[in-house]
Amino acid sequence: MITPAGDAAFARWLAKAAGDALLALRAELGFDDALMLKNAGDKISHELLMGALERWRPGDAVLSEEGADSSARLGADRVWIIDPLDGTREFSEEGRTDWAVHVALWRRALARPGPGDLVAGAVGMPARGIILGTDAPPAYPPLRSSLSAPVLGARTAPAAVAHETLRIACSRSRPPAFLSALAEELGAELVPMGSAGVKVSAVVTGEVDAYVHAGGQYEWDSAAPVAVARATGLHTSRIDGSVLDYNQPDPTLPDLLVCRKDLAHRLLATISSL
Ligand SMILES: Nc1ncnc2c1ncn2[C@@H]1O[C@H](COP(=O)(O)O)[C@@H](OP(=O)(O)O)[C@H]1O
Ligand SMILES: [Mg+2]
Repeated sequence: MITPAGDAAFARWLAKAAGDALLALRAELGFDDALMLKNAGDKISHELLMGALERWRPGDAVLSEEGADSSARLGADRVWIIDPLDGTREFSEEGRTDWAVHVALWRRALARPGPGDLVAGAVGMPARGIILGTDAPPAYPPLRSSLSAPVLGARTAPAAVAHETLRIACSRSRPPAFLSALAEELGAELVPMGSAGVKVSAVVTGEVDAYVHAGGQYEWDSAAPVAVARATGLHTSRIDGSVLDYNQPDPTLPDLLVCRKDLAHRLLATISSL
């Protein structure tokens, strides 16, 4: 077996391999027993990714949703942050394609002591046949200028565009309590969908303008999607505007905002005003 040499291409390769295994599992088990399918999906994807990382990146640490956490990662220079199956619930529902495989790499800053950061990532959406990765960053989503904050002193009205209403992706099952108020304040439409990776990908492709989450999540839920969003040039932050930090002692990372850069100020200001 030949694997790509570079980390970003390797992340894509891992997401593809795990995604293929998950599709085969869905075909084999069917959807009659959702709990069994979810558990089996988490397990086979985690084991496949762990096996490949142990074999091809033996010196690296791993933080996985499905594995025991180890403090060794806090002293490591390279940590893979993986969510073997994000949107587990949707994976177990027949016909749904909003679930994903997340593979990200965090690396310590070369100049010690310095913070580390995400340096590679891939978000596979196997049921859609799509993998977004930092090895080939997607193009920046199309600007919808009438949605941007007005430019002071602008002489001309923004050009007319197809979609006038701001579209915000949110969790299907656990949307943050303040989202309805946010949508009302902005005159925005909420677009529920499964998986953090799928929601960030929807911002990347321009299907929605933003993804807002709060109330709970972990580093593995957002690491790979955020790596891809950053490589594309999008805004990524906590909902108070602060930086999303990864490979922290406590892997809880309960909220995030991913959106086009021209919308970030308006969204952050509105969230903080609620
Ligand atoms: N309030 C919360 N607390 C903990 N995790 C949450 C959460 N809301 C969403 N998540 C996690 O974020 C991921 C995306 O959620 P959603 O599809 O609802 O937007 C899911 O990951 P998993 O499917 O890997 O468990 C889900 O468990
Ligand atoms: Mg997840």
